[in-house]
Amino acid sequence: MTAALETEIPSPAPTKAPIGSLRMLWPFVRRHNRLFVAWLLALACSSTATLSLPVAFRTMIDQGFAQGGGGAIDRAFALLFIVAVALALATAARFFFVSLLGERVVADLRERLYAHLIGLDAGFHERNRSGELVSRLTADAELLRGVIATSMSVALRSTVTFIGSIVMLFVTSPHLAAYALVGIPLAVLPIVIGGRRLQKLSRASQDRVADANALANETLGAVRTVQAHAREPYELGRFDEALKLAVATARRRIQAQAWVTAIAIVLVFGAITLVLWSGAHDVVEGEMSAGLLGQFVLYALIGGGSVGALAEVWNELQRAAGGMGRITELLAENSTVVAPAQPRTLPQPMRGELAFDDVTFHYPMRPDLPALEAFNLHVQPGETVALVGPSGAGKSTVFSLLLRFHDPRTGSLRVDGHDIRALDLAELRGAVALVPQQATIFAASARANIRYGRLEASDAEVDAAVEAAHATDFISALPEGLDTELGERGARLSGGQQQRIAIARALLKDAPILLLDEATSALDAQSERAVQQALETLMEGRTTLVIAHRLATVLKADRIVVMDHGRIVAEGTHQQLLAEGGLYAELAKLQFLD
Ligand SMILES: Nc1ncnc2c1ncn2[C@@H]1O[C@H](COP(=O)(O)OP(=O)(O)OP(=O)(O)O)[C@@H](O)[C@H]1O
Repeated sequence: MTAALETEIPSPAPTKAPIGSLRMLWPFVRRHNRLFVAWLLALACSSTATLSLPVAFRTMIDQGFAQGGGGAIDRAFALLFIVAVALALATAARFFFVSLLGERVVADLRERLYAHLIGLDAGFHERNRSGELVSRLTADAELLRGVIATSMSVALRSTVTFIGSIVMLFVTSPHLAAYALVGIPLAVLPIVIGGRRLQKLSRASQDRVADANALANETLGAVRTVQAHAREPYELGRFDEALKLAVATARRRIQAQAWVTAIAIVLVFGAITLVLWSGAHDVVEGEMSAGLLGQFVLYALIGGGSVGALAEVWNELQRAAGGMGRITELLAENSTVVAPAQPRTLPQPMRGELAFDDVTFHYPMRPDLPALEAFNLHVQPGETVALVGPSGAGKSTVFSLLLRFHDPRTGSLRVDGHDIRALDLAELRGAVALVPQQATIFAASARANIRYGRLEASDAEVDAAVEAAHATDFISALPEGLDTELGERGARLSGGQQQRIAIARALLKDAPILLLDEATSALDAQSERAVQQALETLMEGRTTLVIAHRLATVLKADRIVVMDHGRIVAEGTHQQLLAEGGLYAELAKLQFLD
């Protein structure tokens, strides 16, 4: 059965010791040790109150009813009420402390996971869909919040009351307690066996939900492409399939959980009924008082209830352990791109010299195909080099390596004479400004988007960048100028306007090295001129590598480097390369000169 289950549901990288992975939560819990201790104290109080209730109950029956005195009744009921109030207060305190603890721990865990994910290298993010990562941050973290705030609390409380009630059962009636003890372990066995199966099912079920989420995330993120192809029914179909699979997988988990619970309850209450039946005979034969039997029944109910609660939360804990297992896996991912412990520092001011020495690089997902091969390029400070070549030639890869999103397999890259692997990552990336083909616009104001280039820039500096990026006209025409919210991914701006925001951002960053990926999409003549002028301002005095798609750009470049299949196939000026013929002449005819 288990073997069939394993082949049916492929589960990525198994987590060992299911419940054990929850131990990884401990360092996060320990950080809030005052809350933790407060919770334990409240737990001790509420458990004591719970376990005192049956005694108060017996006093009420045996002394209150049987002896019949008015004063005795008052005292017995007062005692019962006091115990109930103590239970209420302790329960409220316990709930408060443990819920707050859950919130704090999960916030810490999320922060830690987010910080880790955002720093992982490009290779990792190419392997993992962002929707799935978001699901780790939200669904799995949510699961853990439930565990701490509810399941763990219930588990500990039930364990304490279970042990307490067993002890009190023996104190109340040793021979009846002996009967009960046969039944209760019988109930625990199926829970443990069922739990193991449940853990696997739960993990598979969460994976399927993550799949569906990732799908929705991707298509909603590219909703225009979906609509432009009229692929709504197709996408809906795919999403439906993913949901159906998720529900089918969840159904198996729920079914297993239902069985485990049912079996546990039957066994526990079966045992209790049996014991009661025997106890009723004892009372009739005068071997124990009615109050004592009442006390015994209450302890048995509390004990049985605790086992039932444990059965339920045990399953919850297994579910959460699956979530924690996946979070732990993510936290264990190491970036392959790391800075040395003692990085070199770049000279200030920087000259902006770049060198690629015999660089060969394969993308991790494409180990067979070199994206760059024996790539040699030296760029002088202040020089503008245009990279041209057919699609897939490796132009963007040159940028990725320079920003150290990946490390080359062989060869090295140097900035101002320093191997970039010896530099601090933030310092290296701080020295490079990237203007991508498709600008990333965040759902924030125009000002915040531009200031992304340098967070501490003053308003005056932002204004100057806007001016230099030839963006003043369109920004002042926005309803609230620089403070206008741009909408997700800049939905409210045209392509040319988005580019000028990106240029203003790069201007503000004021880095000595500029990587420019020219937009291929055609802009209207006016927009094009504004963008071109903005770029010229930006390129002034900086070492620039530009992936060129426009004649104007290649004409202005100091040097043109022609790439094909990851190699440099020709170098020179526009005129020289045209005269040479070959790939450049062909590209120029198609791309620049039509
Ligand atoms: N993340 C990636 N994982 C695997 N292979 C990749 C990845 N990015 C690019 N490649 C491959 O590496 C090669 C070089 O790609 P690159 O993006 O550098 O080309 P390009 O010259 O910039 O092309 P384009 O002009 O179309 O943007 C291509 O064969 C491409 O398929």
